[in-house]
Amino acid sequence: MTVFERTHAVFDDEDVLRDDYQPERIEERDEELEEYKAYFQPVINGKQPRNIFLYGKTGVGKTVATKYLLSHLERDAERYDDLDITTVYLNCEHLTSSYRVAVNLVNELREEGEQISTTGYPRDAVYDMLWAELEEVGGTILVVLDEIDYIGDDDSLLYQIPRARSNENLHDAKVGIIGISNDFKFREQLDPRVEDTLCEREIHFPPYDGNELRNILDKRSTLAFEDGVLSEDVVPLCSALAAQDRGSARQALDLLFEAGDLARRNGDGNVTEHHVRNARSRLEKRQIEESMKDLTSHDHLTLYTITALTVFGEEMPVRRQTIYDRYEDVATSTGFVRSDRCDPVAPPRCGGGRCRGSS
Ligand SMILES: Nc1ncnc2c1ncn2[C@@H]1O[C@H](COP(=O)(O)OP(=O)(O)OP(=O)(O)O)[C@@H](O)[C@H]1O
Repeated sequence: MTVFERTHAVFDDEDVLRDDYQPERIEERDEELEEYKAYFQPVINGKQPRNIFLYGKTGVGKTVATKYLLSHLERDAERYDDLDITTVYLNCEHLTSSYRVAVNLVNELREEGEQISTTGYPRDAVYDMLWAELEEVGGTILVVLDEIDYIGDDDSLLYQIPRARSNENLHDAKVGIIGISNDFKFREQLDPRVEDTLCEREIHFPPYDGNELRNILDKRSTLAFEDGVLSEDVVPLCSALAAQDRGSARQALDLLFEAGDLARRNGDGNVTEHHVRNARSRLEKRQIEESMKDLTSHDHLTLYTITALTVFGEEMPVRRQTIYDRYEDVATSTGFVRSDRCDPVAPPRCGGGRCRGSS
């Protein structure tokens, strides 16, 4: 019995709407790309690369613009015999220390069979391995550290890499860091010496407005969907909704995909405004479910308490004491705390008014 069968209903190539798709053109970012390109000029001239720091909210094109320019840089550098450019891309999500970033960089630069373990080495030994790998690669090496803010306070690597030549850890290799972040506070938290070098050159990517998103979606939807299946109002609506919310191209593309997917599942020949609105509810629901998964047990109880108060018609805004009393009842009846009243100054069971974790 055949369970799955290939179909081209609705989509011609849905991968075009995925996050990892690299478009041929970057829309609506001419100014930022011009500035970014100028920062790479020393590289093409065979000079030491500058460090660059890109910041802006999520989904505004920082990664796609970086990959686009670096691929052009690598290609154009082939015309010059004296240039040898290597790019290393590392997403630092969950790499919360310089040590972990350094280990991952070593592994990015090493062959598959020569990878090192993520624990067990002294930090200096890992840094020495990193310098050795960078020297081995040689030439100009551009290291992209996406979501660089995950490194937090432990930013010694960001101090060490830019100074590796002056500290004589590197001799031939010329390394430049491209740091990317959507955490606006990260820059302020950096050690001032790190900030000085890492943020030598900065580019801000602002959120997109509705017209800009519309242009981005227009280009993608032409490739992604079968001819004529999108109703006229679908792209404008997806763009307007995403612009109103965060101005994120990712959000707009996700909404467009979800609308198309709904039409496909329903066996509908066209994607309409109705699909977009349903898709939006589904995505919101999914987002709420995802964020609820990160809550502790006591956060869940608190959320349950507030939901129950809302459902049973408590007048808003509810007083904190009312929430706490009801929360305590719920926590007691579900066995999270003992029935004697929580003492807000003594934290043995639930830490007073901010009960977190198990009692
Ligand atoms: N100007 C643009 N032209 C074409 N596609 C774009 C543009 N900006 C963003 N996109 C698309 O939007 C999606 C998100 O972009 P990207 O990953 O570059 O965002 P980001 O700013 O790096 O987000 P984050 O900070 O969450 O990593 C990708 O699918 C990307 O191709």
